[in-house]
Amino acid sequence: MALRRLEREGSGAARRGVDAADDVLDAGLLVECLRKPARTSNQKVLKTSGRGQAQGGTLPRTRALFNGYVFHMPDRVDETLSTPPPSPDVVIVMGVSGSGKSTVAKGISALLGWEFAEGDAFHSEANVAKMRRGQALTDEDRWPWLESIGDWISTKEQAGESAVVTCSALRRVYRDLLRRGRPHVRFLHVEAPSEVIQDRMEHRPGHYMPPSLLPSQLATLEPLEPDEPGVSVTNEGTAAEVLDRSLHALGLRKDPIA
Ligand SMILES: Nc1ncnc2c1ncn2[C@@H]1O[C@H](COP(=O)(O)OP(=O)(O)O)[C@@H](O)[C@H]1O
Ligand SMILES: O=C(O)[C@H](O)[C@@H](O)[C@H](O)[C@H](O)COP(=O)(O)O
Repeated sequence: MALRRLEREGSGAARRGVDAADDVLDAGLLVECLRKPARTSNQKVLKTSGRGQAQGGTLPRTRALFNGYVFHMPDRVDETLSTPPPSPDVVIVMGVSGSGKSTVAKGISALLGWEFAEGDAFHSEANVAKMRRGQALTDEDRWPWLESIGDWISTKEQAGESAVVTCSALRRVYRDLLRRGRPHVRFLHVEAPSEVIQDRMEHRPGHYMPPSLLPSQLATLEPLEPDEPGVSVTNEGTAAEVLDRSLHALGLRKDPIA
């Protein structure tokens, strides 16, 4: 649906028929945001590259335009945030493969200037080869991967830098490992109906993860429990809408939804 909307708007991404997270994000944000004039300018932001590593740069209008846009959408957020965000703030964007983690995380990084890491990049070659073959990972496959992501988070916490990282973090024990000794970590669970995820995985170009692994991902998923720090959002609507919803759920965007 996002692409149909982009086609109407004549987006370059849609014209090329590209459905990569970057393109949906960039085009979706800009198309949506261009409908409302910017209120501010010259805000320093970071631009994410293809594999998601943050690169310094000034994109004065992206953040300003986003900030200036008022969305009209139902509020589907589980509002559990009662205290100000921690500082530094480390958000792990979790959820099954194809749920939209990377798209949301890159948006958070671009808008807030936080460093972004793609959890997939921490997998061993053996893990990637296994998933590519259509075999689900086991706990044993995942422990070293989770430790690597945890190490990356520790460097951010120790430097006092806020950051956002994707990691499916499907089970409670995985999340407990990620949080242990890392007091600034909290989770953003991105959820979507399985048929929506299936469709997006089938049309996502250039990714090793086969849609056939979605059922095992869903079977392994243990949603956030009440005593875990985090919020859940629904990945419905455009990438820009989901990003806006996520920022609100995390308490990172204070201005009201009109
Ligand atoms: N809100 C959205 N609308 C349309 N397509 C989306 C949306 N969010 C993500 N996508 C697309 O769905 C696919 C999966 O999203 P991605 O962010 O890669 O998920 P994950 O990181 O959880 O595997 C990608 O092709 C992405 O461009
Ligand atoms: O624990 C796992 O089984 C994997 O980490 C898996 O959850 C992850 O989702 C894949 O690496 C695919 O990557 P995407 O989540 O980016 O599709």
